[in-house]
Amino acid sequence: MKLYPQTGSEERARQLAWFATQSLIDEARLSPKPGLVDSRGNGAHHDLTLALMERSAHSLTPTFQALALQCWQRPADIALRQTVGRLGREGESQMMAATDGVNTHRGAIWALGLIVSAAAMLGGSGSPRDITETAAAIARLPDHAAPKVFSKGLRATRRYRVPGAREEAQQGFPHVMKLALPQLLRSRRQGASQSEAQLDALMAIMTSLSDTCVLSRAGLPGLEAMQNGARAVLLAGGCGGEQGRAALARLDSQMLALNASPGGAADLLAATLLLDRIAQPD
Ligand SMILES: CC(C)(COP(=O)(O)OP(=O)(O)OC[C@H]1O[C@@H](n2cnc3c(N)ncnc32)[C@H](O)[C@@H]1O)[C@@H](O)C(=O)NCCC(=O)NCCS
Ligand SMILES: Nc1ncnc2c1ncn2[C@@H]1O[C@H](COP(=O)(O)OP(=O)(O)OP(=O)(O)O)[C@@H](O)[C@H]1O
Repeated sequence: MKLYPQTGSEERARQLAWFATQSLIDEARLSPKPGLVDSRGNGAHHDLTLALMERSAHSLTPTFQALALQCWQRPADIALRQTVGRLGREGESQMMAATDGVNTHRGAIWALGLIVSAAAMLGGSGSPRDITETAAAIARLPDHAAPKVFSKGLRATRRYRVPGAREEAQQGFPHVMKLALPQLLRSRRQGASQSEAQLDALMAIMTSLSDTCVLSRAGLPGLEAMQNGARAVLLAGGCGGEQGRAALARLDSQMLALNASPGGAADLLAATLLLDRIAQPD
């Protein structure tokens, strides 16, 4: 069944897509992030640059818009799950074409794609809780058309018996809802600047995520260094203070020495920024 959104929904779909792209760009530019691409440089990555991340983010706007239009006021059912899966995979192809085959945003297409879809299902807005619960309902449905492909993430979740990107979404994005968003709001209330509050939110995610990017590149020692280092930054008062910034610099050096990059945490920060943006009044 094809649904034709009424006027107004098309405008909101365009806006949601723009919000998603902008959240990816904000995440990529935010600095200094440990191990990740930021406006200082490439972090632990040899094949990624900030310009590439930005090109990739822009290439995804049509995907986010198509997701919003197709999901507009529809319930979570198998038909919708298949549409979302197809559009997500088309988005991955567009990203690969824009980056000459470099994986810049695979995990982000998944997380932000589900959130844009869920916001559209709810008529274009909603509380972070309603949106993430709706996103989880789509993520839990089977996508029979999904090809069985090898992925580093899947291998890491099996080898270390930890949840990965799929499970994070199926559980309603607990690292966003229980850690990152509360930290973002708390740091803002305590007078941190916008980027300090966003860095604190990233740290909050990194204290507990089983990030399969880190596990694939640096194993359990890498994951432990990430979680302990992020905890140390927050315990030192967060990125708004001198001690917190010194702890952040130590964590950055450690991640670089281990060749570790918390790509999954970065995706979830972008998801946090998107939910924060959707929740703002127009
Ligand atoms: C579920 C996905 C992410 C694949 O996951 P998998 O772990 O098998 O693959 P892969 O290693 O390629 O990517 C995982 C990416 O997720 C991020 N990530 C890593 N760990 C985590 C974590 N614990 N939590 C959240 N994200 C994480 C990282 O960026 C990583 O690169 C996704 O690509 C997928 O299945 N897409 C199919 C299309 C679809 O259904 N789309 C619908 C929404 S648009
Ligand atoms: N600012 C960022 N810097 C680096 N990675 C990011 C950033 N933001 C998000 N990511 C995520 O991190 C992932 C990249 O991780 P990684 O490089 O480990 O993946 P890979 O290309 O599959 O593996 P490898 O580079 O080890 O061959 C991207 O899919 C993206 O979702």
